[in-house]
Amino acid sequence: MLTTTNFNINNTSEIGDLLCLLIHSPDAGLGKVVPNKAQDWLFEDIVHLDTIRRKEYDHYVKVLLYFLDPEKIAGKLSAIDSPESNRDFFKPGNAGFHNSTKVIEFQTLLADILAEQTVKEKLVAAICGMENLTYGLQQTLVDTGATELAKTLLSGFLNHKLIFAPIPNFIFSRDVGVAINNYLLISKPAKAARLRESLLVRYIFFNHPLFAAYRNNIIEIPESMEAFLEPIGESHEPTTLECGDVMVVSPNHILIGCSERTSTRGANAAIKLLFEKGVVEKVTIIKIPQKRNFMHLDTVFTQVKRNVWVLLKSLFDEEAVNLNEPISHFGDTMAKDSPQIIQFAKGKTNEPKHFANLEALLDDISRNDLHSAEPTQFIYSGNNQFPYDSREQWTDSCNLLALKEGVVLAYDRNDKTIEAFEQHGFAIVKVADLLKKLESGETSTETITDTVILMPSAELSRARGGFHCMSMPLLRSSIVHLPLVH
Ligand SMILES: NC(=O)NCCC[C@H](N)C(=O)O
Repeated sequence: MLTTTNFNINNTSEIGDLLCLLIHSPDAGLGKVVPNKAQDWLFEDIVHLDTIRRKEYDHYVKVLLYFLDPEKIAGKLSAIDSPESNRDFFKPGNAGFHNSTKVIEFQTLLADILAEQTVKEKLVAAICGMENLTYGLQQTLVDTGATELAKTLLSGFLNHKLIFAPIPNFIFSRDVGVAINNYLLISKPAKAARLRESLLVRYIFFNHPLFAAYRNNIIEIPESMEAFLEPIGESHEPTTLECGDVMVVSPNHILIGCSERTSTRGANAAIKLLFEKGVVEKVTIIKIPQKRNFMHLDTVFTQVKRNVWVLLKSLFDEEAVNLNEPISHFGDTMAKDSPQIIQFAKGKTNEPKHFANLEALLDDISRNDLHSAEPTQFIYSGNNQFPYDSREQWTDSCNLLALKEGVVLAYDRNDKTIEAFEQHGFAIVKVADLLKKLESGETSTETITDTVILMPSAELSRARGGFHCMSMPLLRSSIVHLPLVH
C-alpha cells in the first residue's frame, strides 16, 4: 500500500514548483489498439508500445523524478538503464518499481484498493455493469489477485483474451481529474472510450487511504434532470466535463473550456459547485470550437511563466473571423465556431465580464491575478507562421507542462514553436542531455531557469496529447499568496 506521512493536495497554479502529481505509464492496452477501433478509442493511428515506453515515456518518468523525488534516481541512472534491469524501475507492480510518493502511478493506487475485498467486489461489479459482462466473468474477476486484476481493468486482457476494450487514453491523466487548491474535481467524460478511467479514479479517490483526509473535498458533476429527460438527437446536450478543459491559474481563479468534450451544462454545474463550496472566487469560461483538433482547452494554450503563455494565435484572431464576409453574420456559424470568453465572479454571476480575445484574458491573469510586473509575452504555435501554426498545434506545441516557473516539457518535433521560444530567450535542451548533466552534477534542478526541455515524441504525439495532458498535478508551491475571501 502506497503510504507517506506528508501527502498534501494543494494545486494553486499552473507554474509553481511541481511537487506531486499522478501519472499513468503506457500499459499493455495501448499496444492493443486495432485499426478498426482506433477512432472509437480516440486514436488516429496505432502506436508502437515498446518505442513509446523505452524511447519516450521513460524519459518523462526520469525527468519528473529528478525534479520531484531525486532520491529515487540521482546517481542511479546507469543501473536503472542497464539491460539487466530490464526496465523494472518503470514497471508498476514489479518489485523493482520506483514506487515514488511524489510521482504517483495510478496503477499502483488501483492495485492497492483492489487488495480490499469489499472495494474489489464493488468496483468489479460496477465495471461489469458498464461493460455488460456475464455474471460468471464477474466471479472470475473477483477471484483474480489485485495486481493482475489492476492490469486487466486497464488493458482489457484476462489470460491473454480481450474481455473488454482497453483504456489507452489513461496516459492522459489530466483529463480524468483536477486538483483545484485542496479539492479534487472528477471528470464526467464526453467520450465513451474514457468512461472507465473516470470510474477507476472515482474509486481510487474515495477508497485509497492516501486521499482519506480529502474525502469531503471530492467534487463530482451530477447529471442534470433536463439533460437526461431530453430525447437523444441533434440538440441534446449531456452534462460533460473533461479536466483537460480546466486550468487552475491562481488560487482564486480557474478557467473552464467549453469544447468538444465539456458541455455548457457541464461547465454550468462546475461553476455552481465550485462557488457553493467556496473553492474559488472567479471562473472564466472559454468557448472554443467543438472540433477534434481543439478537443480540450489545454490543446490551445498553456502557461510557461507568470507573464509567458504559449498559444495558437489563429483561433482567437479577429482578422481570421472576417466580418466583411456575409457568412460571418449567419447565426449558426457565429455561435458554433467563434470563440467567446466570459468571466463569472462568485455572488455576481448575473454580471459576467467579457474578454475580446485570449490575449486580453491571459494578460489580465498575468497582471492582476499573478501580480506580474513584466510585460505579458505570447509565444505562438509554429511561430505564428502558416501552416506550421496549426500543424504544430496538432502535435501539441501548446500543451506544455511546467516543472517549475519557466521550465517546461515540450515535444521535440515542433520546430517552429521551439524557434519562437528561443527568440523569447529560452534555453533549449534535449532531455537525454539534461539527464546526463544532472547525473554528472554539471547542472541542478534548482539552478535551471527559462528552459524548454525537449522530449522525444514520434510515437507519443500520435496519441494526440502532450505532457500537460499526461499529468495530474496534486501539489505545487504557491506563487501568489491571497487571503481567501468568502
Ligand atoms: N488534455 C488533452 O488534450 N488530452 C489529450 C487526450 C487525447 C486522447 N486521445 C483523447 O482523444 O481523449
